[in-house]
Amino acid sequence: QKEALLPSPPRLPFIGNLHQLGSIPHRSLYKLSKQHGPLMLLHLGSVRTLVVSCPKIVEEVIRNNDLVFATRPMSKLMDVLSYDKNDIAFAQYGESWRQRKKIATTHLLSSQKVKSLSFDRVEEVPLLLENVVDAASRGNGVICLTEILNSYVTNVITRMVLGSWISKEKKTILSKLSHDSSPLFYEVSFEDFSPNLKWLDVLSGLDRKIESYKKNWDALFEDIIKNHANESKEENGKNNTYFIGTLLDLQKDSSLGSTITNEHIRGLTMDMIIAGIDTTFATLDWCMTELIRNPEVMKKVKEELRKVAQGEDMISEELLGQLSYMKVFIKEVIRLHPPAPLLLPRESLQECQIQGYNIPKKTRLVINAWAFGRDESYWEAPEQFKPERFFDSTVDYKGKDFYFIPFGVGRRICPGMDFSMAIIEIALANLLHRFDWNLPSGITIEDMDMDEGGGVIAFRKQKLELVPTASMVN
Ligand code: HEM
Repeated sequence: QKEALLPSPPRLPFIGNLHQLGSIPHRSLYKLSKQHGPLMLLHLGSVRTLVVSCPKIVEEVIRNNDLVFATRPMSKLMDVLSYDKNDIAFAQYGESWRQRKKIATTHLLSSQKVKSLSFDRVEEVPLLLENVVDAASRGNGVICLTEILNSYVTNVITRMVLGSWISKEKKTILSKLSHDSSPLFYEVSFEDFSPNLKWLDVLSGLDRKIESYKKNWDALFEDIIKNHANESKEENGKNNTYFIGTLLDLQKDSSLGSTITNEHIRGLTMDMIIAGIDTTFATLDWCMTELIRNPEVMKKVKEELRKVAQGEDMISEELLGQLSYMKVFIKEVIRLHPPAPLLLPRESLQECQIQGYNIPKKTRLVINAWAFGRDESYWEAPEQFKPERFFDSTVDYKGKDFYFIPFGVGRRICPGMDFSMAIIEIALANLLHRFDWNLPSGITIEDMDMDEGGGVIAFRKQKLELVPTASMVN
């Protein structure tokens, strides 16, 4: 049995290697992999966890054992996040999951659907720009761009998922619930190690936290589904373009070949919010941060915009296709700052082999995609911010190039790529076209802290405060 020989850092009794995750797990695991190799076995409490830090091994796993690792681990927390296994992102693999993923990819997140929601994105952009101007006039010229980007992304995504009738208060709750889910993900549940230890979860307050999280979602959805039928009627006959409307229509469609329950609708819409808002917002925030840190890159993005806009005040969605430098810039941002640096965990459904080691059933798999973006065997000078590296290169994040997988890979790959890129590109193009951006006086690029906060989504820890000035558009 070669399995016993899998490289594994020394562990402590009971907690195993948990203490080695640190406050920023992808960075800690990266360091550990330098000592113990690209395939390590960790014990997170009693959970056997394989950590992969090298693209070649992921390629082997996906080519030979994608199906074996197609499920997500279940736990008390996953139960809540998956809406009792009724969603896509956190639910276990099986026929029902496959049908839901198919519904999402064909009816909610397809490129055709993304296009059909253009109006709703474009309407939010002037609001974003107004918010910038408003905040600058209130704050002596300095704005917290992070907060403005957060509310833009929350507005667009809740609008596309639930409809534009959703009130500001509800949007705020949705955004908060979405943020709360990220740190919840790394909470340690003792009951998952052993049912006898449930009392520790009560003591630590975890049970209360989970209960209140679940209650808040339940109450919100109850309200949203109840009011959807009444309030959304007032709209211009296009309710069914919003995800919840599409899903309610599909529920009545007998030709669909699968049943959509109310729980599925809740699970799916909750996913779009949890999986969509924070990832998209974190990416936009990193984009603006890297532009400030790299004035040469900022100059090139703006030059391209000026050429493409030809004196127009706003960049329309039709023009986005011509922004080839901006597109490679975004790729470079997510190479260095993948918003979900460890993707989402998978678990083996049966015994299999990786690199000649026997891997038992129910082993968790964690892929450190953050480490891949820094791998010198694949990227020249990986620490340098250089969008040009993607020129004349076919490397893309669609899951074919194993060393660049910010959206994951294989059966569990993210279905929301086009959806999020459309939101990011239109905002970025207009923010840069309309304003020049500088750090507040007295702050320099060296003062910018590039560390991530903890949690499953890697936000930049420090909020981005900037001074916008109107750009000479013509
Ligand atoms: C920059 C934006 C985004 C990034 C970087 C991102 C990244 C990811 C990653 C890494 C995974 C896990 C993949 C794996 O396990 O291999 C994932 C899954 C998922 N994402 Fe995204 N995502 C983004 C935006 C979105 C958006 C906007 C939506 C929907 C509105 C979405 C919906 C989902 C869903 C439903 C899953 C679960 C897929 C499954 O388990 O089969 N994502 N995403």
